Amino acid sequence: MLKAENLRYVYTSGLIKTTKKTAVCSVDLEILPGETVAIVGESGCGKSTLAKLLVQQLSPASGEVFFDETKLTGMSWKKLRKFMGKIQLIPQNPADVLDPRWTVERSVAEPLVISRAFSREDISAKVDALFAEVGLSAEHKPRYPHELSGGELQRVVIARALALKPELLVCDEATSMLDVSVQAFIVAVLKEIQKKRELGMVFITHDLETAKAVSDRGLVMYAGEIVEEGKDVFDQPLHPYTRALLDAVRYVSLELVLPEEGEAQPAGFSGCPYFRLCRERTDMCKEPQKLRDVSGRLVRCWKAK
Ligand SMILES: Nc1ncnc2c1ncn2[C@@H]1O[C@H](COP(=O)(O)OP(=O)(O)OP(=O)(O)O)[C@@H](O)[C@H]1O
Repeated sequence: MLKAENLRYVYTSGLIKTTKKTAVCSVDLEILPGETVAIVGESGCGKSTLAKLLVQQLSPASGEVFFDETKLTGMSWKKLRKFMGKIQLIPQNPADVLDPRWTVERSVAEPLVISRAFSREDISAKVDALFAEVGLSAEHKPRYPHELSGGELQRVVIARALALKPELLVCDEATSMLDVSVQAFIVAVLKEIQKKRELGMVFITHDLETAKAVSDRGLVMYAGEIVEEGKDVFDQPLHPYTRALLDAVRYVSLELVLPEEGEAQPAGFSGCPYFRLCRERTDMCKEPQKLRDVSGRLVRCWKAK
């Protein structure tokens, strides 16, 4: 359904003295219909940038994104709009999507109005059905965002995302601003909707337990690259970084081997990006590491077997 090939994205900041940050690098990814892929990795590893590349909010420096064989990268905005109903982003913060001056009913109706495909009566009936689908009642419709709880707001965002019958939801830390009990509820709502509508889902999260619970396949990112990808990633990690990430959750007292934000390899170093922190490194790790198939798992580490 959605396929990304060799994606790379570089942020440039500063006016006089510009700095460049490669946030995503060499990312290949395929999401099948109805499949949930969880993307995990520490803060700053490039998860949100990848999400924005998938939903075409950012254009890659190189690489391509396809939806059902149609290349989205480089497509004119006019043509792209037709596809963007099919791929919807659920962001961490509802404020990124909902206008504080609008009732939530208007926000949910907006994509249907913009599509110009429905009459006023149709839109009203569809909005009612969308509110019901995410477990909100008619009483919530005339309220403004500040009059709803965090969990209710995130359900409004989901209702809006479903308006144009998407085939893929990209959930970028969609529950991380909510308290734990509400998080579980929103994840359950998303999974139920996914099953009913047979949606593909990319689920980006810091929470490894949730990632394991919701996903068919896990994908671990480090320093902008995928370091490991496969079905049992969270049960039987093969990459030293995935093991460190899981250990950091299991043994809170363990001395962590996660890097400080912004910590970089020496200029010109093209080996494993995890080299400096890896407890298992050898001189071989100074060579560029390719994603290799290890018994059906893709791992960017020559030692994995
Ligand atoms: N607009 C920007 N300008 C410059 N650098 C940016 C910008 N947005 C993100 N970055 C940098 O790109 C890298 C990847 O950021 P990104 O937000 O994709 O990471 P993330 O894994 O989603 O982090 P988090 O889990 O904290 O949201 C980080 O080093 C970040 O500082």
